[in-house]
Formats: sequence, structure tokens, C-alpha cells
Amino acid sequence: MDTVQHVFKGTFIHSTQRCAMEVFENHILGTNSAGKILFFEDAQQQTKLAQKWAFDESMIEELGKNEFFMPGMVDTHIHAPQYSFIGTGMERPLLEWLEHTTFPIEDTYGDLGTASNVYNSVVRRTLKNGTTTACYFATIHTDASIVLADIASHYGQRAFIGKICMDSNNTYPQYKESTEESIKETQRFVEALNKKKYDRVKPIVTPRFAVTCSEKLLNELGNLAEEHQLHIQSHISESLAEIKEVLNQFPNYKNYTDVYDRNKLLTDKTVMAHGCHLSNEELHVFRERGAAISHCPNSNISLCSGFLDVRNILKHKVKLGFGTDVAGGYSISLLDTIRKAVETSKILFMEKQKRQKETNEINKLQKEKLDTDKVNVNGKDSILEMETEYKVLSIEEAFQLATLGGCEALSIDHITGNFEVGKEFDALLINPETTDSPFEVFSNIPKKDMIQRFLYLGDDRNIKAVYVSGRCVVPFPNNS
Ligand SMILES: Nc1nc2[nH]cnc2c(=O)[nH]1
Ligand SMILES: [Zn+2]
Repeated sequence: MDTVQHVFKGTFIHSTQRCAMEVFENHILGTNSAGKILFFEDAQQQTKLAQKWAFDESMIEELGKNEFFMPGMVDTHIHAPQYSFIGTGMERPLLEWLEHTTFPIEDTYGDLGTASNVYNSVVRRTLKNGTTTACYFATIHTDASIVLADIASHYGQRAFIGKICMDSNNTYPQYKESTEESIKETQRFVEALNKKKYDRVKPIVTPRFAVTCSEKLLNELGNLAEEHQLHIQSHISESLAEIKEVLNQFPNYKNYTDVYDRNKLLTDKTVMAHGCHLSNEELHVFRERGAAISHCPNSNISLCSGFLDVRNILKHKVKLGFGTDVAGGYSISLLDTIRKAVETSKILFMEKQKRQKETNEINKLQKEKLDTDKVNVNGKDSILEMETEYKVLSIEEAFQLATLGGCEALSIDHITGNFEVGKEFDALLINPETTDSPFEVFSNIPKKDMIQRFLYLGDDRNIKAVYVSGRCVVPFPNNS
């Protein structure tokens, strides 16, 4: 029989596919030595559960009155080396920002000391802020990318690590590899990580984006991913200037999505960052392939790239997670991403409302004109089509996307993402009343309001503990 490792009692919140946020008060959850959830039931069942699973009731860890557990958050897109310049240099649009800020710094990561220092900081900082799973871009340097994998594993973070592939760089030519080198080094990287047999750290095939990759490289990487059943990540349709560049570079392809798709890089294990300017036709292809989009609203605004219409992505039933996109995004916290995603959706809502009002007015004038002129020939053609009703992304939906949605995007939702029995316990213990909390909890506040307040106003001071696969990884052990 499974040995019980932890038993927690108190309030739990999580999402399912059908429900954006469920709140369970006075519940009891037990994990086993493999970090999996053994039971999750009403606390009235406590004695029965203690007998069934042979644990002593004195081992139950009881949460404080306003404390609660939520699932760990998932960053589906983050650049580990860019953490060294986070919060600076965002005055330029994407392609110039890459040339002047990003490439020169990433180019220094051949030095393992630099890599080790920054990668230690980014893994610790993300974990402390509740990122239990991170999907990282490293740099083109294989050994430094292996260091990132070692560090993530050391701290117990669930992670995908991508050694970047790029065999073309017109703007900063010293930072690139040859095609052969890129493929050979990716193979070496994948083999090295597989040999380490980490429990929760995996390699991910990472062509940087079509702008810095030849067709041959994309093709070989697609073959490699297929052969070894690997995850894939890249960028797509982030800015209009980038799309123009891709269409110029790949004239024989229908659109940006087609460039990845015809090179086998769009699979049910693919996550593409941004996608702000994807057409509905391209979204259909995403849906058919089971590929996901990582929504990075902070970066989209910071680099003036565009607004992703989340509602349209959800309408097309494309898998969707959240990404901080550090350091295009200036915050490593997914709480910030939650807020920016809701705000972006509200901006789009206001724009659509304005358009709707103007359309209404034009249609009214047009109708009056048709009536007075008594012109009926093709009169209907002059009436503008109204926007369909737009629903703003709710804070509950944003919570769902930051947790379960991220796991779906990375195709690990069968492993973790909520508190269903059998899944691994990746969770955050939230204390809204910590001594230096950035917000107040007045008496008898309803649980749902308190959770919302944490999502809008909370920060790492409220994250009392972080668990990955049942193991407490924050606070950090004394010797790490
Ligand atoms: N935001 C962002 N977009 C990219 N497109 C290609 N590389 C990058 C990058 O490092 N950051
Ligand atoms: Zn990115």
C-alpha cells in the first residue's frame, strides 16, 4: 500500500476543463511518497481516510483560517539568459530590441560562470514566485543549456529546457551557428539530458524563430523532434515587421504557420509564443495539429508588438497557456501575466465597443439615406456588419490559464495542473495575512473575494510554500 507523505486540511482552489475556478472549503488532501495525490475529500471523511490509508491523524498539517492551496503556476515561455537584463532596454520594437539588447548579451553565455550565476537566480526567483513549471529558452550554447537543466533539477522545478537553434542572423552575425553545428549540438543536448534521467526536466527542440533559421535547419529539427517524440517551442506572429521578414524569407510558403507546419514543427507537443497576428485560417491549423499558443501580454505591450485576442483563440479551441517572456516582458511573476491578460482583454473589449457604436451610427445614417432616396438596389450591402458580442476574460479564466491551461499547452495535464486524485501535487500555499502582505484582509471576507484580491494584489510575500510533485521546494533548504 502507498505510504502517505503529507496530509493537508483546509481550503483548496483549482480549475477543471469545465470550471474556471472551484473552491473547496474544509477539505483534506493526502499525497504519497511519489508526490501523487492519494485522496481529496471533505474533511468529514478524515477518520475514515486515516483508517483506509493508515496514517496517524496527528500528522495532518492544518492551514490557517484564510490560507489556501492553489495549483502551481506554469510559465509556458521564458528566456532564462534574459533575466540578467530584466526591466531594462524595452524602448525598441522586437527586431531592433533583439539586435541591440538581446543578441549581444546572449552571446556571452559561452561562459559557464555567467550562465551558472544568472540561471541560479532565475530558477530561484521563478520558484519563489510560484512558477512550478517553466518552459525555458536558453542560448545557442549547449553546455550552458545543460547547466540550466542541472539547476532546475537541483531546485526541484518542473522544466523544459531548450538549447536555441539559429543558423542565420543578419543583424548580429557573430551570434549564430552553422546548420550542421546546430543540428549536431541539439542531438548532443538531447542525449545529455536523457542520460541524466531527471525526473521532471526534459529537453525541448527550440528553433528561435523562422527569421533566424534556414529551411534546412527547420526541416532537420522537425525530423529530430518526430524521431524522438520531443516537445517543440518557438515564436510566431509576434510583430508585423517579423511577419513581413518571414514572408520575404520563405516565399514558397502560404503563411507563417505553414513554414513551421510543413517542416513538422507544429504538433500536439508544440508551444508557440505570442501569435498576436495569426489569422483564423492559421488558428484552424493550430487546432488540427493540437499545437498550443503561449500568451505573453506583458511582452506584447512592452515591445509594442500587438494584442492577442484571447477570446478568439479560445473560440478556435486552440490550447492556450501564459508566458512571462522575460525579458521582453519585465516581470517574472505569472500573477503579473494574469493581470496583464485580463487588462489586454479589456482594452480589446473597449476597442470593439467603440467600433460597434460607430458602426451603429453609420448604419443608422445609411438606413435613413436608403429610405429617403428610396433606392433599394443592393441596399443591404451598404449596411456594415456588427461585431458579435465580446466577453472580457474573467479573473477566474485567467487563473485557469495560468495553472491547468499551461499544463494543457505543454501536454502535461495528465500529470499535474489541478488537485485531481492521481496527479502530482504541484501547489502553492497562499497566506493572504502574512505580516508584510501587500494587501489587507478585513474580517469575514468571502473566500472568492479573498482569492481575487490575492490574484490582483498579491506577490511572493503571500506564497508561504511551494510544492512540486509533493516535495516542498520553497522555502529553499538551508544549504541551497
Ligand atoms: N519576445 C521575444 N521574441 C523573440 N523572437 C525571437 N527571439 C525572441 C526573443 O528572445 N524574445
Ligand atoms: Zn520569447
